[in-house]
Amino acid sequence: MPLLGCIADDITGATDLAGALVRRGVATTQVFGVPEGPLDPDPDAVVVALKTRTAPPAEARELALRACRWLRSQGVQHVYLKYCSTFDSVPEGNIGPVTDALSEELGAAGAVHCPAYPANGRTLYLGHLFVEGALLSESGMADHPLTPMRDPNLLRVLGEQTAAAVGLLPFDVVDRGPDASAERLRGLAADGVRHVIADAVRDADLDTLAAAAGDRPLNAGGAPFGAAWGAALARAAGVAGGAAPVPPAGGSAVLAGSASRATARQVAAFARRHPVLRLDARELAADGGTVGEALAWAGRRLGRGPVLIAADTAPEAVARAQRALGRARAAAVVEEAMGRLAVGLTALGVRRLVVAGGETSGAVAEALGVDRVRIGPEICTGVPWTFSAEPHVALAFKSGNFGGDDFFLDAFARLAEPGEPGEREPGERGEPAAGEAGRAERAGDGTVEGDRD
Ligand SMILES: Nc1ncnc2c1ncn2[C@@H]1O[C@H](COP(=O)(O)OP(=O)(O)OP(=O)(O)O)[C@@H](O)[C@H]1O
Ligand SMILES: O=C(O)[C@@H](O)C(=O)CO
Repeated sequence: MPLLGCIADDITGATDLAGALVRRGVATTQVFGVPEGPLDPDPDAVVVALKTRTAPPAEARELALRACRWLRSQGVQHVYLKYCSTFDSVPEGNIGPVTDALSEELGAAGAVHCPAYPANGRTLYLGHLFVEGALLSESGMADHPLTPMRDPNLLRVLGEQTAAAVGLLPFDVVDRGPDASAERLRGLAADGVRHVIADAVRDADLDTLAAAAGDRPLNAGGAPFGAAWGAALARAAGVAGGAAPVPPAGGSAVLAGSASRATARQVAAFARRHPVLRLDARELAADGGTVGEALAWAGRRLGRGPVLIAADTAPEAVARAQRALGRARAAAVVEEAMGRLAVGLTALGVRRLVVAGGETSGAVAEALGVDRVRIGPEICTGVPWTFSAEPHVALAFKSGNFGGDDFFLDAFARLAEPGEPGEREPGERGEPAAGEAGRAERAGDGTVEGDRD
């Protein structure tokens, strides 16, 4: 039976955690939504990918409880709630309400929370979350279209989402190791603290937390804490991970609905070598033909290499779309279009599809009807390729903020056989090849315009 059952609030977060577990030697299956039947074959960890990050709290709670009940029906005794390393929440939740509901369901006295992700620049010190050394509130997350994060103090953010007491496990205690941390956790519990925000600035701190809090039924946070917990449980049970799956052959494409700064840089880098098409949310809402035109555009180019279709996520474009359509409808229009594009692209022979953005990934997986994946090779920290058997397609679900500028090129190179298109020359970093740069039009500031002929 699985040693650890995980519930992730979005798909990129789920694959991030599943990849981290596999990297640490824990055989992991990821399922999309709550399955009807049992797991087959029995992995050491299972990650249920939900799409609840921005759902109304009652719905997020209900889905998380269903996932938890299914995990327990598979014999799971340790449950990890995976949310974003930037603690993405809507003002009324969902991290607090979901943790409270799971805690009650599992008979747990709350949870230890740690979203820190040192390898991706997210660190937590005295309860304050930093992204690449800047406070969360001064990172790109302050302008997120759905979950703007404007307060870096997680005790305060979580405190507003729950009636339960929230306390801190500070870095000086974590630094003293598992015994000192476990003792402080006992002290906080005796004082009535239910949710503990735990500081962590290095990978080793997550192992300390896993050792200190690993006997609890519920913990919560980012991928590294969950992976450290899974690894500790696997070590204690004396088990080791399984073999890697084989990728399918076919066309390559990227769908980007993420409005993050990292994705914008990645789109610009990709456009120096391959065609890029940008879609406007207002146009998608107004014109039923836009998706079909985009697929025709892709169909004409796919034989020559990968293509990319992105939502226009320049801050002015997002603001215009939100003014015209409202925040929720603007996002839904783009997500629906991305789902239809994914279905259309696979009909055109695409078998290697990179999706940028957690909400966007959820929409794509749902439209494709993907219900479970095996975890394949890692493209960068936090983003593995995943393989679906039905439909047979390789999918990389990239969290908005993850990956270097050449992420999309690296992704296809990671799967290419020697000599296959998409294979990167050693040392190649996405600079324009002679005569190629004209395929995508670029504005002077590095943003990309689509060539919609
Ligand atoms: N022009 C636009 N106007 C309004 N909303 C948009 C626009 N373009 C994209 N969106 C929406 O913004 C949201 C971006 O969220 P998504 O989770 O996909 O990316 P992200 O937040 O960058 O990534 P992650 O959640 O993995 O960190 C999506 O719901 C998408 O539909
Ligand atoms: O933790 C992260 O940053 C990611 O796994 C994520 O949740 C992306 O949506």
